[in-house]
Amino acid sequence: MTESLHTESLHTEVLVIGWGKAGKTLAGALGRAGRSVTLVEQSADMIGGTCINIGCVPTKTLVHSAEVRREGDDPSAYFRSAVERRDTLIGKLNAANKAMLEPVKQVRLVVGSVAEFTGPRAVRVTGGEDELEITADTVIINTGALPRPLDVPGADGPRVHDSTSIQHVDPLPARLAIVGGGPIALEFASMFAQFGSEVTILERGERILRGEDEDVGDSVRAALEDQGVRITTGVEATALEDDGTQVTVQTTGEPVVADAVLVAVGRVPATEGLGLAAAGVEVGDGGKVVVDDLLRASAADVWAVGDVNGGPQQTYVSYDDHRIVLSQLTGDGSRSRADRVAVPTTIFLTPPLGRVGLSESEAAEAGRTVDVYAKPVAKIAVMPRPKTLGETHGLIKFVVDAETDEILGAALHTVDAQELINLVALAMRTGTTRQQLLDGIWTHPSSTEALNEVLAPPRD
Ligand SMILES: Cc1cc2nc3c(=O)[nH]c(=O)nc-3n(C[C@H](O)[C@H](O)[C@H](O)COP(=O)(O)OP(=O)(O)OC[C@H]3O[C@@H](n4cnc5c(N)ncnc54)[C@H](O)[C@@H]3O)c2cc1C
Ligand SMILES: NC(=O)c1ccc[n+]([C@@H]2O[C@H](COP(=O)([O-])OP(=O)(O)OC[C@H]3O[C@@H](n4cnc5c(N)ncnc54)[C@H](O)[C@@H]3O)[C@@H](O)[C@H]2O)c1
Repeated sequence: MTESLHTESLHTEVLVIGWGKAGKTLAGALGRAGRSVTLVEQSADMIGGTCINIGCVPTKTLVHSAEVRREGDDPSAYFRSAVERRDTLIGKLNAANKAMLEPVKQVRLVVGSVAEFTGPRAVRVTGGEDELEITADTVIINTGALPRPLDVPGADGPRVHDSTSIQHVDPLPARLAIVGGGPIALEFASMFAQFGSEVTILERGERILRGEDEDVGDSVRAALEDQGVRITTGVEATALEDDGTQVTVQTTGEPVVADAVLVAVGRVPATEGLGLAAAGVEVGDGGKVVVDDLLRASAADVWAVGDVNGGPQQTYVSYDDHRIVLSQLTGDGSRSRADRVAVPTTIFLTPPLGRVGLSESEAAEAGRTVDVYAKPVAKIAVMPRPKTLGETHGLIKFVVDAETDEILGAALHTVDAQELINLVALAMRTGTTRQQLLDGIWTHPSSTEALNEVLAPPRD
């Protein structure tokens, strides 16, 4: 049921703050198990959380639209129709998320409010004039993360966006400057370049994708540059000056003039204003709720799940967080984040970059003796799939334990990487060797076939 805030106080067995991936999954599971659950979400627009409303799903919908744009399509009109398509899908997913929990009678939904702790396991929820005091036996904090603001003059200007507002920028900016060079910056850069914007990335580090091997970063850089993206590294934005028609990004290097600016310099755990001190919950670096490997906060019977506990900031990590807490609340408590092995990631560029395990440089730093197997996608003869799609940028790279022949890590910058990386992660978890992947029988034409060639020992 959806609760309006007329009630003045209530007690619930489980209070979930934030409708994120872990929180909603826990609310449903615990409600179905017979616990009384109250789920508080501050905004009706965010029912279902970041991923479906403003994060993964809307951005990947836009990425797809950008990828299939035809040469002759008018960029502005096409972008508007892509945004409409995005909004239609997201509206449906938002409604579906609400509908998913509404039939669970044990779950009380409180929407349109902001929750703040008033004491241990006690919160005050305010929505307009109304107030609701909630006490709980168990509290699960799942408030997510928010864009890190850029601390320079002019950052609140009318042409300056974060990853949420840029999805509705109107009109399509002819020139887009992006401050940052992480996953969000690169995904929007690739997307907007394909929508027809002239994109400039301004990254303060010496390289984009700072954690990756140089050859992997270079592969991504080359693909972006072929899309027309200008990448400037080693520069910091110092001011954003709006003259009423355009914005100039002053930097420690050359200034960049643009019609819109996207700030993508990280996301910080959403704990400000939660009053966690009143709850005895310790907050650590960058505002994250400090948790142990069972995701327990410093106060008794309080857990923190998802981005708010410091991440990694991935929807599926938040989903796995829910399993860890559920196993303590309804099971044998045996799950722990310390047991996670080979958790893959994908940055949805064109083509995407899938990553798992150690990079070559991390393996070297760890003193591992490794063999490296790598090949540019365009040169992998047994894998025609990229050619059939007309997208042959990229590099496939594996780091292999020289003694055991086990896969220690992989970087797949290629079409279908978002799928193939999961197979590699499973191989790592199960101890499948390089030789076994090399000898595998894979469908044709598929991206998996690359394993038949890239993992072969070099010919003399
Ligand atoms: C642009 C973008 C693209 C992304 N792409 C991907 C991707 O492709 N793949 C991927 O795995 N991850 C991606 N991510 C990251 C992913 O979205 C997050 O890691 C994930 O959604 C985090 O979920 P969560 O469970 O921490 O909570 P969230 O889904 O963030 O939910 C938190 C909820 O709490 C609510 N809330 C906050 N404070 C309060 C309060 N005081 N009272 C009540 N409610 C409150 C918020 O409104 C929100 O609905 C992306 C993120 C962004 C921004
Ligand atoms: N596909 C995915 O899985 C996906 C997609 C998007 C976001 N995410 C998640 O969201 C999180 C946040 O992403 P993000 O890209 O915003 O953050 P990030 O922290 O990963 O990258 C931020 C980048 O901005 C640079 N930077 C910081 N301050 C700067 C400044 N003043 N000037 C210029 N550059 C500056 C940093 O050097 C860094 O390269 C990621 O960690 C990721 O987990 C995941």
